[in-house]
Amino acid sequence: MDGEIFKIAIVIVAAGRGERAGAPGDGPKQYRRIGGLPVIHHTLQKFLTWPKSGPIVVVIHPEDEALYAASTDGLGGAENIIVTFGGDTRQRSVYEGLRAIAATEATHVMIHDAARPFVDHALLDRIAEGFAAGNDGILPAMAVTDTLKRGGSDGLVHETVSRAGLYAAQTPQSFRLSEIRTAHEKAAALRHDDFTDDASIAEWAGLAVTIVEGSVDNIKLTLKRDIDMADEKLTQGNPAPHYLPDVRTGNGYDVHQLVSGDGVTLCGIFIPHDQKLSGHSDADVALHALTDALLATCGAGDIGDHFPPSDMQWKGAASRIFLEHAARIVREHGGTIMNADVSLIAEAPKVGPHRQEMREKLAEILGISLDRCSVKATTNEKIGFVGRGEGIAAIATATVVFGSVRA
Ligand SMILES: Nc1ccn([C@@H]2O[C@H](COP(=O)(O)OP(=O)(O)OP(=O)(O)O)[C@@H](O)[C@H]2O)c(=O)n1
Ligand SMILES: C[C@](O)(CO)[C@H](O)COP(=O)(O)O
Repeated sequence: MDGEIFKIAIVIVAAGRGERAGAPGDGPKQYRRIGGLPVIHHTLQKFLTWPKSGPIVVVIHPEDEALYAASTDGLGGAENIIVTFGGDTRQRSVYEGLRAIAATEATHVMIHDAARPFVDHALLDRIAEGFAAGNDGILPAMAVTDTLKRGGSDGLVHETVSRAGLYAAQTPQSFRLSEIRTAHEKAAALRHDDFTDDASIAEWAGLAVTIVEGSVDNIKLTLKRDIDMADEKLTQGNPAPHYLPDVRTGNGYDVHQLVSGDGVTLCGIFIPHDQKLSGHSDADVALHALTDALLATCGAGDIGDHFPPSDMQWKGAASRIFLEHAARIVREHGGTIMNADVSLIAEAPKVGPHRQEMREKLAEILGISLDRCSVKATTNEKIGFVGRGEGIAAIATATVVFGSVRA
């Protein structure tokens, strides 16, 4: 590279959905907390503190803006990061990241997975040395150490594959910017969109890619157990935690009047009855109370603030819309819904036969497991307006974990 002054841009792709790690229920893995901080916070910190980092672009999903903002809270230098939106594959997200750095003076680029928070400066230095030595394409990788087998759909081992010359690819995969951008543009133009990493696009485009030794710690958090292990690794040997779990509880209450009709909707389940609940929407008191409980966990107001009764578009609306909205707000604030509990207070109809179906409906709407959803019912012992059959009331409690807070 003969004295060339090079400037290394960083593209961090963080627009994936993390399905293999349990999303949507647990949220995208790059925003899950390890050692008390979001995965992406750790990843960004590594690059923000690396002296040779040039402009940094983070590629996020359009739905994750609030999650991203919360994750960079307190991260020095984060205000200089360029944020752009990704696509529905990693390849498209990288392409968007490369477009976003086009306007900078970068000569080279490191493309890194947000989901690899254990990247270290020694590895970044090895890559920078590779650039200085004149290599335009560099892949950090680890030689495969396990014996490899090819299995068949019959569940049997068919053969042992030689591991000689085989490597497990890591990131940041690093290139001369103009070359990898041209390769990505060519692949996009030809709709060749099934590359799982950038080195394979470079190979396909005929670029030379040199292997440098990766780092054994630089694993990609792919499955839920990877995230649990990463958290363990960061908190181990630290029995007096620096962080306390940020567990928040919200409650909600609602009541609707019973008038003559043909049935009531409770927890999203229609129960035939000689009365109906009167209200602007479908008057599902249970989902309304639970919506308020969820909103309360992140100080996001109440159902009336988000869905004013004066707004005609909510007339007759299915109340699951309100609950889905509240769950989305909670997740945008970085919350994970741990538990939803509803108590219905009604003289009639009988709720017991429908409780299981109601729990299943809550689990489905909230995207959490059934054992985290509870529905209970009681009469009001014929006392008061509920006891006289004039209305149905619901009380709900939601528990949400927002990671942890500094002790
Ligand atoms: N459309 C996509 C897909 C992935 N990524 C990012 O690419 C990295 C590696 O991808 P992977 O581990 O496959 O992440 P996900 O696609 O989120 O995971 P899954 O396939 O389990 O849904 C992650 O940092 C991820 O956020 C991205 O920016 N845009
Ligand atoms: C880019 C990568 O992390 C290198 O190992 C990997 O190719 C991502 O691919 P995945 O199949 O989505 O895990």
